[in-house]
Formats: sequence, structure tokens, C-alpha cells
Amino acid sequence: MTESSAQILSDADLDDRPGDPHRDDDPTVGELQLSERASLQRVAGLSTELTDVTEVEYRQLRLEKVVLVGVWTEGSAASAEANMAELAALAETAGSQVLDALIQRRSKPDSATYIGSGKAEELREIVLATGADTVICDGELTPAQLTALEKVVKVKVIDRTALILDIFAQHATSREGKAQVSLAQMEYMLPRLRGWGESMSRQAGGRAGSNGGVGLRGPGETKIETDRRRIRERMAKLRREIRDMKKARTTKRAARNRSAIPSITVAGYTNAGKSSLVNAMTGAGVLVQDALFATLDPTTRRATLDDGRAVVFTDTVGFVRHLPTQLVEAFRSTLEEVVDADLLLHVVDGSDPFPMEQISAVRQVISEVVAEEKAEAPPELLVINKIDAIDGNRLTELRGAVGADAVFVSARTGEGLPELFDRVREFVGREDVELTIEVPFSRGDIVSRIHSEGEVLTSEHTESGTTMKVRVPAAFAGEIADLEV
Ligand SMILES: Nc1nc2c(ncn2[C@@H]2O[C@H](COP(=O)(O)OP(=O)(O)OP(=O)(O)O)[C@@H](O)[C@H]2O)c(=O)[nH]1
Ligand SMILES: [Mg+2]
Repeated sequence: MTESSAQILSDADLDDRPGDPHRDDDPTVGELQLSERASLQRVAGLSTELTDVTEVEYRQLRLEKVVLVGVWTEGSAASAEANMAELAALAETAGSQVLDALIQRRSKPDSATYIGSGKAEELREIVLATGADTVICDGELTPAQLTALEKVVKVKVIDRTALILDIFAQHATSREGKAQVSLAQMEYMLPRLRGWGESMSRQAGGRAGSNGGVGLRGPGETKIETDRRRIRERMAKLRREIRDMKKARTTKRAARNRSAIPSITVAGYTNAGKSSLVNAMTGAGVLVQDALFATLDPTTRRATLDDGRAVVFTDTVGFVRHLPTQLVEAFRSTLEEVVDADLLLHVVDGSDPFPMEQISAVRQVISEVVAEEKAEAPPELLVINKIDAIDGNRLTELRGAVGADAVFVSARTGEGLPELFDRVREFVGREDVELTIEVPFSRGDIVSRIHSEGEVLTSEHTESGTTMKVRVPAAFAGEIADLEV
């Protein structure tokens, strides 16, 4: 196990972070995270291993020099290429260097080797010619397919699911996020455990000998059964821990809901520019990276609109097509926040070749989460980002496709942001109430809350206090109703 690899399966790692860095109000946190992440970039020649504490033989992810392979079953050539481009972006995000890519047109993946046997031979040639050490398949392969393809190409073969799990493992920072990713990895790993020696003979650098030893094995159990049992035990423990963490989070959420500050959730496809937009709108240092899943824990930032009103922005985890099922739960829990929001900013990368597909993928998941929580969906404001990177014709086309309600912005150049602020104000101002109150001198706390959550229209000092005409959110108006004159 190397220092640089993600030690995602160790208990210690889950426990040794005292605070959640995202909750910190330090605006430079994003930059610190970025430099921390950069300092953990992989070094060529080292590998990420998923073995560690469970002491099982597991297909190690050696994400160094990779060749991608995909099976194109339906849709246009352009969308097949876009899928491969996404796989390449995922692979690079995980720290690997993409050497080549290969797409096979077939009605369905080959049941034995994913791609056909002829193509598999061709893939072997490409692997040899490029010096690749890993093949990444687009999609989720059965354990048997992975093994069969490995036999032909003679280097490690992993699938898209393992790749995404690896990225999530590298990027999760909160305790709950880490626990959920560990759980997802174990779920993925369980049916893929392999017997002694079978794989290690092909895997140079494997740690076939470093097992728990004879004493740890139960009577009559084989190594693999012991491993399975241990993994199941760890999974049960993790599930309990996650349940408790979730409870704590729900309590926090409830507290936040009671406050009258409008909350805005920023959601959208991965790499759409959600974090950039939150930064542009709030001046907060949320981590931005040209990588997929840069943000893996929902980040909350307080900001002030230009009329002085406070709002809370929540940046969320990005979406991706075909999210591994093992990760759906982890991902959804981050989206529960969406349900409570007063406004959903749905950010779209306008420079993507298929923005409409991203939009519908995101809407679909959100409506599922909303249905599950038995809640009402918050109003959605579609924000088409990166307009600085779209040419005029595309822009006109896109405007026609998304309708007149969408706002077009560039988080990079700031174009369109004033309009976005206007639109946001329209939404959060909807619930406002105007009233005239008399605040006793002793209640300075009320005056400061009015300033942060609403607006003071007129103010006049009297003998006993201050008479103010104010505009505040409806919930807050209820709290101060007894001061009304
Ligand atoms: N050209 C251009 N690039 C942008 C714009 N906004 C963001 N980007 C770039 O897009 C990449 C992704 O930005 P992020 O803000 O990290 O995107 P995100 O949606 O938070 O991504 P994840 O957290 O990974 O899901 C970065 O390289 C940004 O610099 C924009 O308006 N124009
Ligand atoms: Mg982000």
C-alpha cells in the first residue's frame, strides 16, 4: 500500500478528521482543498489498492496508462463518441493517462468478453503497442467478463463502475461521504472476490501473502469465505454508522429550515460549473477543478444579495449518466437537500455537445428523490453556464431548445450574472411581507436579523424604541408579529 493511494477502507480514516472542512466559513477552503488534492496526485508507478484492511485479494486499480474500450449499441456515432469522451474525462480525473480508445459497434456486449473475441485480440495489440497497463471498459461488466477479457489482453481490466468508485473514494471528505463510498466499494467488491492465487499469479506486486493468518480463520472456512464474512460485518457496521450520521444531519437540516433565510440549492451535471457559479455569486472559495466529481460533499455557503438580503447556497455533487447502483444511495442522500430548498438552480454546461440529455438526466433523478421524500419539488431555475465557450449559432439554437425562462451566464466572465441575481431575487422575494413594527431599544437582536434576512424601508426613533417599516420573509414576519403597530 502506498502513501499516495486512497486508503478508503480503513476505519482510522473515517474517524481521524475532527471537523468537516466544508462547514468552515473560511473562503479559501476551496483553494486549500485543491492544493491538498494536487499534492495527492498519483505518482506514475504507484497504484491504488482496494485491498488493505479486509485483506482480500481484490483487483487492484492500477490507473496509470490506460486504453478505453466501449461497445456502441444504440444512438448516433456522435453520442457514442461523447460517451467515450466522458469515460476519458473520468479516467483522467482518477489520475490516469489515456493512451487510446476503441469503440465496437455491436447489438449488445459479448456475454463472454464484453467486446467480441476478434476485437479483444485487436485490443491486445493496442495494449502491446502503446504499453498500456490497464484497460477500462465503459459500462459494468460481470466478474466473469472481466476475468475473461483479462485473459486475452493480459493486463488489468476494470469497468466504469470501479472507476467512478475510485474517484468518489479519492474525493469524499466528510465522514458520511467516506463511509458511504466505502460501503459502495464493498458492495461492488463482494461478488468479485477471487480465490487464492488465481489472480495474483498474474498481478505483479500483489500482496498474495499478506493475509490475516491461520488464527483468524474460522473452522472449516476457506479464505474467501472468511473474507466475505468480514466484509459483510464491516458493511453492517458501516450501515449503522451511516444511519446515525444521517439522523444527525436531519436534525441540522430541520434547524436550518426553521431559519427564515432562503436556501438555494445548486445542482446539475458534473463539471457544469456549479461550484464556479456559487463562487461567482458569493465570493466564497469553493473547490473548482476541471475534473469530474470535484465536489463530493454538499457545501453550504452564506451569501448576501445586492439588496442586503441573506441567502444560503448549497453546492451539490454532480450527476453522471449510469451512476453505479452502489453509489446511488450515497448520491441521493446529498440530494435530499434539494427537497428543502426554496429554489433549485439547475446548472447546465452549455458548451457540452448534448446539453438537453444532461438536463433530462438531472431532472429525472431529482423527481425520483422528491417522490421518495414525499415532498414537493422546489421551483427550478435553469442556468445555462459557460456561454463564453459557445459560438453564436449554438447559443441561438440552445435558447430555442430550453425556452425563455432559462438564464444564460458565464461564471468565468461574469456575463449574465446580474440577470441571474434579479431572477433569484424574484424567487426568494416571493414570500416577503411588509409590516410596520415598533422595536424596543433592548431588542437590538431583532434589528440585526431584519437587516440580514430582510430589508428596512423606513426607520424612526421614538421614546420607547424604533418604529420601522420592514420587508421580511413570511416566516420571520410571524415571529415578530406581536411587535406590529
Ligand atoms: N469556459 C468556461 N468554463 C467554466 C465556466 N464555469 C466553470 N468553468 C470550468 O468548468 C470546470 C468545472 O467547474 P466546476 O465549478 O468545478 O464544476 P462543478 O459543476 O462544480 O463540477 P463537479 O463538482 O465536478 O460536479 C472548471 O474547469 C471551470 O473552470 C464558464 O462560465 N466558462
Ligand atoms: Mg463542484
